[in-house]
Order: sequence, then structure tokens, then C-alpha cells
Amino acid sequence: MARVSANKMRELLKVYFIMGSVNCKRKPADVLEEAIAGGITLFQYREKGARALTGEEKWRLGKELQAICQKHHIPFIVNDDVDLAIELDADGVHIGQEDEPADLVRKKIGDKILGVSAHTIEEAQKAVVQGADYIGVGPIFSTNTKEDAKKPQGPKLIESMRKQGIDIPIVGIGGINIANAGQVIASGADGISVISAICLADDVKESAAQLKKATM
Ligand SMILES: Cc1ncsc1CCOP(=O)(O)O
Ligand SMILES: C=C1C=NC(C)=NC1=N
Ligand SMILES: [Mg+2]
Repeated sequence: MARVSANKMRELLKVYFIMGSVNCKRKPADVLEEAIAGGITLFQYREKGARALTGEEKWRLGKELQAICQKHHIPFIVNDDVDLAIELDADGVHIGQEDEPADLVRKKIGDKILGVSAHTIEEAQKAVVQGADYIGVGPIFSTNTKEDAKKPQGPKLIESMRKQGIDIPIVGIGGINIANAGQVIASGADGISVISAICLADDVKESAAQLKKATM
């Protein structure tokens, strides 16, 4: 399998749903099925936070959600846990600045998708050099989902990255919803990634569909 092309990566990033057991009040499997029916283009299993599952339970939920993604041909990305990603033979991993260095992770995962979080131009440039396929930039708007989120930067952070010639596929993250998704795309992002706008929606399928429309 070869590395994902930049164009294919941009398509996959359109509506990038991220979820773990901590983020939703309903069964994660049901939420994922409905989100896929609504049109998400990529999924990330992010089991993180105070009451996150660990060990066997974390592996089991990952396996269950991966099977749903495989059934619907949606790539399955694992957050932080590179060993779990390899164990599950996931389609890729997403790492933050405090995780293993991206160049080491690239060596471990071969041609799988590698996403890196970047909050500054320097972090973005470093991620490109170290072999990332996309960068997650944010938080764009204020979010309650990530306890230690940095200060929201607004869409201008993505705009400034593009102006400085960062042309790697970019997905915005942080407090993104149907009302503000358009601004994120207009700033130069290839897609939006969301947790609560889908996880906590009254109608998960409809929310995913509206988010997709907002990125068109
Ligand atoms: C993982 C992460 N990284 C920056 S903000 C954030 C949380 C995004 O969650 P939400 O879409 O609910 O604001
Ligand atoms: C922190 C993150 C930033 N961006 C993405 C896409 N995922 C993450 N977990
Ligand atoms: Mg991380």
C-alpha cells in the first residue's frame, strides 16, 4: 500500500468525526453508525480523558468501531496510541506535540495515514518535514471537550499558515459546528473535525449531513 495522496487526503478530511466513550451519552457504535449514514468522510477513535477506557476494554471498543468503519469503507484513525493502531491494523494514527515524535511514528507505521496536531507555523512546518499526511489545526473556536485545550486562535491561524506557504492538507478542530464550519473552510482548511457537534446532537445523522453541507 502506498502513502495516501494529498488530494485523497483532502477528500477524507472533509467531515472528520472524532469520538471516544467519554464524549457521548449513547452507545458509541450507534452514534458512529448514524454519523456515517449522515456522510462523515473519516473517523478517529480518541479514547482520552478522566474516565477513558484502558487496556482490554479500550481495545474492544476500538475493534467494534473499526469493524463499523470497515463495513462502510470509512478509514479508521487511532488517536495517540500508536501501539493500538498497529495492533488493530488501523488506517492511520493522529498524534499531538506531546506524543512520540512524528518521524519515529512514521517509521513505525509505514505508509499508514499520519496526522499531527499543530498550533503554530513552526509546528506545522516540522510536521511536514517529518512526514505527516495532514495536520489538525486548532482550537479554532472555544471548546469544552478537551480539558487542556490551548487558547482558541480563530480561523486566521489557518489563513496565516496558508499565507506562509503551508500547503499540506489541513483540518480545523475545536468548537466547530454547523454555524461556523463555513468560516473554517473559507480560511483555507480542507475539512473540519468535530467531536461534540455530532456526539451530542439530538439527531446525529442530520447533524453530520448539515456539517457536510456546510463544507461544500
Ligand atoms: C481534540 C481537540 N483538539 C483541539 S480542540 C479538541 C476538541 C474538539 O472537540 P469539539 O469538536 O467538541 O470542540
Ligand atoms: C488533537 C487533535 C487535533 N486534530 C485532530 C484531527 N485530531 C486530534 N485528536
Ligand atoms: Mg495526543
